[in-house]
Amino acid sequence: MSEDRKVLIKADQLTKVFGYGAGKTTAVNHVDFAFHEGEIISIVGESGSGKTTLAKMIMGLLKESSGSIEYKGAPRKLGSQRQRREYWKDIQAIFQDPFSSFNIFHKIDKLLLDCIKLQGLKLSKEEQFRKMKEACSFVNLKFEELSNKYPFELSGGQMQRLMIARIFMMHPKVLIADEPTSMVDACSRSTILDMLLKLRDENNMTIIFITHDVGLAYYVSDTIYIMEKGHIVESGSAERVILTPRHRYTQQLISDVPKIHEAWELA
Ligand SMILES: Nc1ncnc2c1ncn2[C@@H]1O[C@H](COP(=O)(O)OP(=O)(O)OP(=O)(O)O)[C@@H](O)[C@H]1O
Repeated sequence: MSEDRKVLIKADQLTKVFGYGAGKTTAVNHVDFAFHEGEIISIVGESGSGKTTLAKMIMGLLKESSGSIEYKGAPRKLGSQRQRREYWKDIQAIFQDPFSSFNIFHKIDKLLLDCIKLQGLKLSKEEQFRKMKEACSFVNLKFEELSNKYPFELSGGQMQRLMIARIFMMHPKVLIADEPTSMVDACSRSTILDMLLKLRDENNMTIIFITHDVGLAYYVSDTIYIMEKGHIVESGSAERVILTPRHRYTQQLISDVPKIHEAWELA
């Protein structure tokens, strides 16, 4: 798919080293990638393989030790406050624990209103209300039932959906979703994945999905990158990587989910 789409974000030999001397960890080791507009990419690997570190470098929350990132065809610059603000308008993230992403002392309507403010939109009360309602219905939540509640009054699944509603309102160009389904049951998990697919289809969003679950990656992505000990050991279309894995580590990850082929044939 990716050949006819524009490359949006590209890494060249991206590396992150933590610590010094004997305590040194190379969390991300000379990684190359090219993510396209409207592409869903999964980065798959076991715990400690470097996925979150890579995601944080893409977000611009961690500085690379060496290597570089290009964004929209030019070297990414985050030196000034203005450059960071511009970049973070385009790139948003949702994390494993939705409760950690919200101010728990703010009611749900305030959390949604903040998205409108963040975009600098000057809307009438009616327009704000319509926008918040639309975002909630995108994720099958009823704004009227939630608006007056606090985050702790919602379930984990409702909170995950609310995070996606906020993304829907802010429509960034890139969304990084770090294990966004880890706190929910299987049914809510597929709903959330379907919402991510819908976000891509309706907004041409590039979605970078971080997971240790090859089954989820196969379900949701166009392209898969397999990460082992800081290295990308294999990448390609989801079909190619999962159905004909070439690298020993990919083969091992897939054999740890013995039913993957049967399950997807049934589906
Ligand atoms: N701030 C840090 N300081 C030192 N080492 C770190 C730091 N952050 C991560 N690491 C190390 O870098 C390696 C990669 O960690 P990272 O969190 O990126 O892996 P991961 O694949 O996201 O794991 P998980 O799936 O468990 O979240 C690990 O060995 C980790 O201990």
